[in-house]
Amino acid sequence: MAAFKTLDDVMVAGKRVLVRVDLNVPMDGGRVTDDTRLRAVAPTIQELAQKGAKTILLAHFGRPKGKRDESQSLKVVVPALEKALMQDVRFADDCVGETAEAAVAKLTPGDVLLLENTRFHAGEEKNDPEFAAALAKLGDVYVNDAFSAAHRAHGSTEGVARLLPSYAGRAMQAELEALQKALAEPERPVVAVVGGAKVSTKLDLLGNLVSKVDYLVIGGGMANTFLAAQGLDVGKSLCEKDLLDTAKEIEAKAKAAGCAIVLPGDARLAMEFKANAVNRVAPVDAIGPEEMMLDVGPDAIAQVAGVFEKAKTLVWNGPFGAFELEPFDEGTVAAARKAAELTEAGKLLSVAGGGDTVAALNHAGVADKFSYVSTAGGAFLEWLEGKELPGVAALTAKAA
Ligand SMILES: Nc1ncnc2c1ncn2[C@@H]1O[C@H](COP(=O)(O)OP(=O)(O)O)[C@@H](O)[C@H]1O
Ligand SMILES: O=C(OP(=O)(O)O)[C@H](O)COP(=O)(O)O
Repeated sequence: MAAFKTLDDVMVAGKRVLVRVDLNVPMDGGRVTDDTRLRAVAPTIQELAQKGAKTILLAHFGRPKGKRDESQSLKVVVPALEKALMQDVRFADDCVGETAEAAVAKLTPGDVLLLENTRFHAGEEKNDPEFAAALAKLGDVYVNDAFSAAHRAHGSTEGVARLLPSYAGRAMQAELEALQKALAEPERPVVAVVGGAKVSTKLDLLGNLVSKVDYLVIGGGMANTFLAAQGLDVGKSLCEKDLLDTAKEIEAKAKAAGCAIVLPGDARLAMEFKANAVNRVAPVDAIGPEEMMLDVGPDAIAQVAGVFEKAKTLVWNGPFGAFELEPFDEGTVAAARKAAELTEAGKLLSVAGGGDTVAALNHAGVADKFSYVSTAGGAFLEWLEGKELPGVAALTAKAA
């Protein structure tokens, strides 16, 4: 594994330590519905506080596209973070400039300060050197504990790491070690499940994934785009119409690589995106113009279970449906329980990851039955492809 420095290599007492964490947690009505990512970063923050650092947390939340958007403020996460850390967390409503600088100046050793959503500034996603310098000004040392955001070459994950002495946090260290241990030489057949809603940012990486796995099971919003690429009318389903050619290319690559793509043959349909919406099950070639596929259907669930039975290794990111809304959780819950059962029977090594995927496994009551659960979704898939993650590469470059 690439070498990087860790918290064992730095004296932090009295220093301003900028820590990149991933607080992009599932929320419902202003309430954190799954605190896995908060609990994951707690050991690093607690260690820094105990060692007398002034800890300054950097994080993104949602995708506000470089503009201030109060509906995507990190302030709502503070109570759940305080609970996970068992300590007070201060909040500054900007991550750079006078507001952030004044809040940092008030810190005393042991304090923890959370800065507002880094994505409120366009410089974050552009990895603008001026934005990275404005972040670097706030700290003496940088720690990256956000493996799940390490596939983004952003100001707070990559740019700032190049400007300050940089270290991996405990969660980052643990994720990389665990994934390496579980998946360095996966036993075949390997099945990858990719679902969820981040179709545009995850579709591209499927092209590389098909050469690494024997089955690619596609679910969730991702499946709709593939079905549309095959000429099916997907009604009002979540679908990236401008990515149909990309989906076709991935199917061709899969065929050439000998990877079987598994798409749902039936789906649970509704006209409203809400819990207990009136719904029906139908084949995927019989979707009405006003209907949305919100989950896979029973035939698809049985097919996925059959694929899991043939596999020795499972890697999974992205739910099969809108699992937050009953009864559209059925596909995800059934698949999760099947994978857990096979894992417990010693027949399958199962690794799953992603903010919502972990929430879905918790919802199904089986997160602790998987071989390994990562906080990361997209980053985990890119790691699996063998890609160098910019957030990790920046730490490694510093260590060299
Ligand atoms: N068919 C679907 N239509 C709309 N949304 C869906 C569908 N299937 C899954 N989703 C949504 O996908 C979201 C999770 O996707 P994503 O963010 O890609 O996963 P992760 O956070 O695990 O990486 C969930 O909020 C879920 O409601
Ligand atoms: O939730 C995240 O990723 P995931 O959905 O792949 O688990 C990370 O916080 C990255 O967010 P992004 O995909 O908006 O860059």
